[in-house]
Amino acid sequence: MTPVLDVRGLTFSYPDGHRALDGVDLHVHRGERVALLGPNGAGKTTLVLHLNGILGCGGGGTGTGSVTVSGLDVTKANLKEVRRRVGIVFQDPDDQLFMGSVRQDVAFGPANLGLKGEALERRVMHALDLVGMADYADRPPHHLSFGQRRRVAVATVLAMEPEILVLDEPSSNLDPASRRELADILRSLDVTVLMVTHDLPYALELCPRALVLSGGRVAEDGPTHALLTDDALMRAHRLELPFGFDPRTVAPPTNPIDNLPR
Ligand SMILES: Nc1ncnc2c1ncn2[C@@H]1O[C@H](COP(=O)(O)OP(=O)(O)OP(=O)(O)O)[C@@H](O)[C@H]1O
Repeated sequence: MTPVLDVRGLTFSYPDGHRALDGVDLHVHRGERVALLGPNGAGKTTLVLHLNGILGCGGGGTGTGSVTVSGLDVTKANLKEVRRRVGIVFQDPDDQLFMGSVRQDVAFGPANLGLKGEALERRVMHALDLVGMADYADRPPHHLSFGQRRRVAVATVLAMEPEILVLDEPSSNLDPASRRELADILRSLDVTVLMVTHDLPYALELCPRALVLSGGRVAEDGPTHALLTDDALMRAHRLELPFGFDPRTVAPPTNPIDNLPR
């Protein structure tokens, strides 16, 4: 089975010569939810920015290796299609919301792909429905709370009907109820998810599989529950659970393709 995301031997150095990725291999199958863990400076954001060609497609820096999304190489020539297939929800929703209304923000991407009229409206309202924000379509994004803006940011990406949803710190700055509601939304989506997070309980709750990136390399790749209950591994990669949280008391999450070969 072809992975929906196939990263092979990816290396990358920023223009100042700093090597941020050092031979990353990563294969994700359709429908998986994978957490990308690792200490500050491990290369997580650098890796994510390669997945839709923000880095590694002839801009600054130098690199080797390849990224393929459902068989399509991430190259400069394919950027438009790659960015439809890979949607990134950035940590700060205000990086993604810049129009006068929620509806216009969510319509922006699909309209650029040529969708118009009723088809566009249907696409927008469906994406807003998925994140529980349909009633806010006519509100200016800056009148919404942070948690609501994050949901709208997720909708802007879902409106592109991506094959892979990448989220950078999706639980940051959310109150406990909003955090739980976003988890419910993410679990309900029929999409492959790659989630960068320092929130290890959130990773455990949502992602059956986790990768630990360290020094620009994949240091570990396995079931999230096994990684988070391995004290030596956790210490080695500067991963710390919140005080009082015991992953052993949490049932490992599952998703339909847990048994696929990787
Ligand atoms: N524009 C840049 N120029 C030079 N070096 C950079 C640049 N951006 C990041 N780096 C370096 O690349 C390495 C990886 O950074 P990256 O932001 O990918 O890490 P990260 O795992 O996302 O960290 P965090 O958890 O702190 O967000 C770090 O050592 C960082 O200092």
